[in-house]
Amino acid sequence: MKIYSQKSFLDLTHIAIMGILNLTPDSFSDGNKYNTLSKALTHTKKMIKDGAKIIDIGGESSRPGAKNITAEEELERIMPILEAIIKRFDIWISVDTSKPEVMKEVKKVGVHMINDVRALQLPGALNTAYNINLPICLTHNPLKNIRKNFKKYDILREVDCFLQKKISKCKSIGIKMQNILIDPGFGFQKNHVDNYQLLANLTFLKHFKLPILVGISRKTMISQILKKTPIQCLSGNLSCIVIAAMQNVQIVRVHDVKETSQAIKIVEMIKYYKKDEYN
Ligand SMILES: Nc1nc2[nH]c(SCC(=O)O)nc2c(=O)[nH]1
Repeated sequence: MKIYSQKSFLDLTHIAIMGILNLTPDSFSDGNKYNTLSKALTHTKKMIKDGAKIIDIGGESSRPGAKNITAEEELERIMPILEAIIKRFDIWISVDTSKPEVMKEVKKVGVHMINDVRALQLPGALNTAYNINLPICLTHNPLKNIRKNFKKYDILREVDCFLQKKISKCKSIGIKMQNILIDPGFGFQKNHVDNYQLLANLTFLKHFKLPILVGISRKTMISQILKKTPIQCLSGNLSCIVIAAMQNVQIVRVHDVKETSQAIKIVEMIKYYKKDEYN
């Protein structure tokens, strides 16, 4: 499985690690740590050395209750660092944004993919995604409350239907299927039961025959179970990443690239020796 962008391609035959470069001032675990050019470049260089195949750059916090920022503010935060990274490193760059204006500007400077945790639900985002013609990751994250009748609620069906609708919308305006990645959206509008039902059954997404990206690193679904702060949850992060990797997702979005890269090496060995007839 390969994805193409900006005259290059990303080979997804083996699990690709997406290293997080968080340029927001208020993130749970790494807010304000990399918001100067030298710190951002140093961290990016380390993530690449440690095995990241994609760097995901985000300027807007998606924390519940986080302050909304304008497209101008978001661009101010990410553009200087984004341009410096593109100039210095030969690595795929993803931008974590939902705003059409930001998508247009980052395409111009050579970004490879858009990581939209609102799955093109903001006004103008769908058409912009078509016009910029970049790979786009659609994440399950309904903007309105989804839990209607608790009894009948089934998170797998909810995620499947949501992604099906978003993919159909993309198809209907001419977005190429080879530009679409999907993501179950751990932590977005979900409780513990939802998150762990999703993690336990990720293979339900395989019928889309699209690259699957998962972002679990340092999320509440782990820190609340372990009763530790997000930054203390490395073992929990790696456990969830291995569980996802064993279910053949294509991309894992993480903070701890070096440790994840080591864990993925073990998973790849197991996959190599796994005998299908014993499944
Ligand atoms: N594709 C994708 N992008 C993301 N961006 C964030 S921001 C919140 C955090 O890292 O805790 N989460 C995700 C995720 O789960 N999937």
